[in-house]
Amino acid sequence: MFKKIVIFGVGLIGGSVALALKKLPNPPQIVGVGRSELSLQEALTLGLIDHAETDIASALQNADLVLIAAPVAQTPAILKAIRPHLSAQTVITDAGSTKSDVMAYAQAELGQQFNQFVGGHPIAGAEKSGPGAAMADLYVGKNVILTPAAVTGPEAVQKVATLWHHCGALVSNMRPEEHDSVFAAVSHLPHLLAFALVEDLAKRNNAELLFKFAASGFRDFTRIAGSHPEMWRDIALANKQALLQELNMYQQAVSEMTALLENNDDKGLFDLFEHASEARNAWAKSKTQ
Ligand SMILES: NC(=O)c1ccc[n+]([C@@H]2O[C@H](COP(=O)([O-])OP(=O)(O)OC[C@H]3O[C@@H](n4cnc5c(N)ncnc54)[C@H](O)[C@@H]3O)[C@@H](O)[C@H]2O)c1
Ligand SMILES: O=C(O)C(=O)C[C@]1(C(=O)O)C=C[C@@H](O)C=C1
Repeated sequence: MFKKIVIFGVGLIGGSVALALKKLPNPPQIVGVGRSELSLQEALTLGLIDHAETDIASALQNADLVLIAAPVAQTPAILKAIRPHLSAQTVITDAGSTKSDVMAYAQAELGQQFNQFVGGHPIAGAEKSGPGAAMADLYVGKNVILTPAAVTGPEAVQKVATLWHHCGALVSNMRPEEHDSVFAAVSHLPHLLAFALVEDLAKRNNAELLFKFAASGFRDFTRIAGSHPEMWRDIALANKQALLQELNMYQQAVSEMTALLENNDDKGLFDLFEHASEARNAWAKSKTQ
């Protein structure tokens, strides 16, 4: 189905798609387009892409599919650059962590060819970034959410679903607003909390002592605070409304816990910890089945 795929942004996410496709019996030609020449050269050296291209017209010639895997605020500029060279046969998709903004950018920038765009989001990743972080098996058994619009061509959706099936992923559809509200709660909020905690401790006078003795609990809670700042700035701003709601609810939860502690409410604390612990363990178990 794919002879040529163009990836804008060959970092962790785009590079991992490239590596997975390279394992196919008949892998497509993979062309990389980047913002940083250094990073694109690294992608070439690591064998993630077959060719690094700076000329968008050449990159897009005979392309079956374009994957945008750059920080989400880069999406409109990339779409604007693609549009004049886009044939009717080329499908465009993305891997951005937010979908309402990306779908709105695509509608605004692609005009008539918006029906060739399929929003996408692989629910897999890491706190590492760049081509060196790419992994061939990153998407195996992981969810990928597509957010087709009413006008999106069914064959475009099918092509993008096939791309992710080739990577070993499980594909489902969602509305962009529903997607953004779900991921504000289970992905974007946890990242902001981890950044906030690490920043709070790092700024203290005794930060060195605190970090010296911080152990696995701290490691597990804060792993994601090592994530890419540009990526998370863009996500936070793109999903601001849903994220502000989640932050409000979390502040309420922290206030409730504070009150239990201030009141030495041993039963209240136990019940809360027990309920949360059961929910967490049931979730973890469901993920291993
Ligand atoms: N990291 C994760 O866990 C994760 C998971 C799912 C989705 N995503 C989404 O995937 C996208 C990429 O994230 P990543 O983790 O691969 O980041 P990354 O930093 O590893 O890679 C992004 C790449 O995009 C390039 N880039 C930046 N601007 C560009 C532009 N205008 N044109 C072409 N290339 C450009 C960068 O040079 C870099 O090589 C983001 O939108 C992110 O929200 C990330
Ligand atoms: O594992 C990680 O480090 C991640 O942050 C991955 C994670 C997540 O929150 O689960 C982060 C952002 C994505 O859009 C999808 C997945």
